[in-house]
Amino acid sequence: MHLFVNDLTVIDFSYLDTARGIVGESWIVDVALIGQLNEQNMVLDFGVVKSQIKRIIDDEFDHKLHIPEDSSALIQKDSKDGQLSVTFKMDSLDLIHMSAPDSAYCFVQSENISIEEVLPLIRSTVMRHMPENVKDIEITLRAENITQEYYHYSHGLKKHDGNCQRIVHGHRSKVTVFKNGQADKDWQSYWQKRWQDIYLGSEEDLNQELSTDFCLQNNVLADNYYGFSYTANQGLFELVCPKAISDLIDRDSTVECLAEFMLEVMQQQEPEAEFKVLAYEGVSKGAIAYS
Ligand SMILES: Nc1nc2c(c(=O)[nH]1)N=C([C@H](O)[C@H](O)COP(=O)(O)OP(=O)(O)OP(=O)(O)O)CN2
Repeated sequence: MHLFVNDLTVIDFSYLDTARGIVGESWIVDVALIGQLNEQNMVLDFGVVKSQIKRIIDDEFDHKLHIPEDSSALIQKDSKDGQLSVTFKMDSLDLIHMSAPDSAYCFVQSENISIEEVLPLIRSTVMRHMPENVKDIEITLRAENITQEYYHYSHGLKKHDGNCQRIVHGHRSKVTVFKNGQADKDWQSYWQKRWQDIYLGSEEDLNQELSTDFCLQNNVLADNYYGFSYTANQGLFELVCPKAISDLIDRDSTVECLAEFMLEVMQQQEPEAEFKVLAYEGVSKGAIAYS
């Protein structure tokens, strides 16, 4: 017997890629359980599937930075007292450095991060928690089918009391702009290009000492890097990343703030026009700002 639950959850996360740098991604998760009926005449109560399996996936994979552990680009990994730091070298030779509590990472034994590489790890992690009558589990990961402009961004929300405080987690997000009541492809393309594989850092979190020290130690040009740091209730989060893959904004990066930021940028360029922007944060949720 197969039991299925589609759209069980969305994994919103980021991963390191030698060509793209820090990639924000959102994968929709469908599951199917294969097994015999239990004493309730169920393979597994839908309630348990939706809470327990979702929780396992959320705990182990969601809102984390996924790192391809077998990649030669991972040039440093050190752990001390629950704080882990990594340095990753991009094809461009630019470096990405993060230091954060252990829980902010997911290490995958592969040379790169893709659905094909992460899927077996999710499957085996969930399977370990299944009751005996569940003999197998099929998991499908899929990106949302988007037929318009979208971007991949990564960020951290230091004021969030949950996992969104992690300094590098991200989303693959649609963007819709209306100018004077009409969908405006030009502005949508502008945002798609500007925020393709971008780290959105807040000016308030800039830490120049962090980037200067890191750049000195690694013999790279400090002018080319931003350092961001903050302490939230899970601990200390630090990121040094190339300016070339970052966009600095003058506010937090909640989706409400991003929608307002986009509106202000467009309004400055075209003060006479009326704008409405629908900024998504991952799949099926977001914020709308309008003039
Ligand atoms: N009003 C807002 N709420 C939240 C924002 C935001 O910008 N505005 N942002 C976040 C986080 O960035 C987070 O990444 C969003 O995560 P989400 O997937 O919604 O959170 P959960 O994992 O808790 O939800 P699931 O249904 O389990 O996926 C949070 N809130």
